[in-house]
Amino acid sequence: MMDLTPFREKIDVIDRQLVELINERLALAAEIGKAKRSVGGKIYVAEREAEVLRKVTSLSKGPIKNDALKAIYCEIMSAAIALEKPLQIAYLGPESTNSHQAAIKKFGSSVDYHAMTSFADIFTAVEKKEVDYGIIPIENSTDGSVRDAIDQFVSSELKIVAQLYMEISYCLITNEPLDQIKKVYSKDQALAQCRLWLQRHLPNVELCDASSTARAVQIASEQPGAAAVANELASVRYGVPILARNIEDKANNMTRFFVIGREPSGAVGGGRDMTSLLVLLDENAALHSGTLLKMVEPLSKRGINLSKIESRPSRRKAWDYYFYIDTGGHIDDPEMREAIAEMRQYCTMVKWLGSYPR
Ligand SMILES: O=C(O)C(=O)C[C@]1(C(=O)O)C=C[C@@H](O)C=C1
Repeated sequence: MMDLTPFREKIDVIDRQLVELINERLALAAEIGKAKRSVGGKIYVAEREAEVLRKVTSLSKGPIKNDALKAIYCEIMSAAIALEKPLQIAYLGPESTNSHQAAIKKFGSSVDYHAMTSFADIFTAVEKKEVDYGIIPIENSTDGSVRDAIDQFVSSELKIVAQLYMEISYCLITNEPLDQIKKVYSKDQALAQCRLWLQRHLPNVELCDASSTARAVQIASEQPGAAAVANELASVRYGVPILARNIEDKANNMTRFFVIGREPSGAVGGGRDMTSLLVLLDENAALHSGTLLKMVEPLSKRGINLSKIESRPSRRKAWDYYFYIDTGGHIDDPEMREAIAEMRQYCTMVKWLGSYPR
């Protein structure tokens, strides 16, 4: 083999420079932190982080992949945040759930994480300032919306401040051989995303709801004949072996998560923002033809892109709905403000849930 020493010597020189530069960068962030603390400014600034990630990926000519570069920068910014203030993040626990993984992907390993038992508890913890931010799954590319999570916005004034997409891959985790499995536990969403695999390989087992994928692995570790559908992190965390990997029905099984907080995010600009709304029509309005069109026309006639619309029972009375809407743009854009003002003429309520980097 050729002599690797000259290459390694050069790498050592570069590493010394990298470490110096990272610490120099962190020292600047610490100064920013001091300035923010003196005026009570936001420590986590989603729009600035989006801008930093966009800049560094556009500067890079490879060979590093953009996702890898972004992951490195998330960790650097996580360390910067930790110098500014120890940030507290709530997620749907227990440890090792997909939400936990998503939280770590977004905020890195230098902040503090708190496992909560329900979406309502996450919202309450942020509202009561027990934590700074919460992270909640909002929709999955195979299974659709996480309705319990969307419903929380009806009675909350918290804002969506950021979003992230994470690929979700599931494993069958159990101490048993396949033919000894009687029950498979998981969160309903995870079972739904693996329905075909389960039907094919375990047609006669009982599918049982668990409060989270990680809780399902705990059950599988204790109960004879039980298996869990969960991620690899949970198998390692609870020491239960993986019997099969990648059992989700569709490859590229992505979940979209929201970061929720008390203060809204500023605009990134350049068409790189999104805005989410919750719209309640007049009672009975949904029964009149043209009402739905009127609701979205103020957006479409201003060229505001509508990427998602979902109806949910309003719980005011039977067959009455509210609509969850995702649009392009930021609340500070004049067209968005005008569109919302116009929508309010036709709708009982148009609630702004937040504007955040795309
Ligand atoms: O620019 C800021 O406001 C910072 O605090 C610095 C910094 C960074 O490291 O680049 C860190 C945390 C924020 O979420 C955004 C950016």
